[in-house]
Amino acid sequence: MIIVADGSELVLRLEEFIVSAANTTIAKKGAFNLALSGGSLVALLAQSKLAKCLDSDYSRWNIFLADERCVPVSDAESTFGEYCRKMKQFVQETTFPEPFSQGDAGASAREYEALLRRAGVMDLVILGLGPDGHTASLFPPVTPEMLTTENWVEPVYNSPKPPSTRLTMTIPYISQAGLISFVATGSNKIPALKRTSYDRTLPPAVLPKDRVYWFLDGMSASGIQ
Ligand SMILES: O=C1O[C@H](COP(=O)(O)O)[C@@H](O)[C@H](O)[C@H]1O
Repeated sequence: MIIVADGSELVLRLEEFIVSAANTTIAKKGAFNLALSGGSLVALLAQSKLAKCLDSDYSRWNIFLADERCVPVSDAESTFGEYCRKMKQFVQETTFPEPFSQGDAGASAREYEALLRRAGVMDLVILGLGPDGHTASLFPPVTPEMLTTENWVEPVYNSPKPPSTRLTMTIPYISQAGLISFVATGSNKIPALKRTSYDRTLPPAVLPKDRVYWFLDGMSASGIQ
């Protein structure tokens, strides 16, 4: 668990972690598969040197979204749209496909899964934590189907957090990743953060703990110290 004083230190530690994972993976296998989340993570990463594409060969980075909201890219709720708006150079220099363009979420999920099956497993997945304990677009409670699905991507039609229609990487697929990291900032995350250590109805609690790294700022960490 990496606990830092504030958001700017968190940005530095997170960028070091991501770039180091990327460079090690590229040296071993020539490419780096990274899944990113949306929400508050986009603004954090936009402050990092990733946004300026420093210190790595970004042409070898394949970026995927851990989840996406099914809205037009021009909508402020579109995660792909937010990365395009806030990290234009990063989106241009990496391979960063748009997971949802329009139409049916089920068909988009199958198309996105086909793309992921060509790419293989993720080397690193960066996840957020909602105040309700959700991560990606995996909302509590975890059901047996969420744990056993063979799909890598699924549509979500009834998200309790708007927008209601989404795509999400599944728990079994995220669990295959080489590394998984959670980023949680702010005191509104404290109750969910505490519950992830024991409450397996929360999706973060069922991911493989040996490969999970937490990045917390002073506010979110104050509830667990
Ligand atoms: O809706 C979403 O929420 C989570 C958490 O977002 P945050 O703003 O509370 O950090 C995010 O990880 C996910 O990608 C997003 O679609």
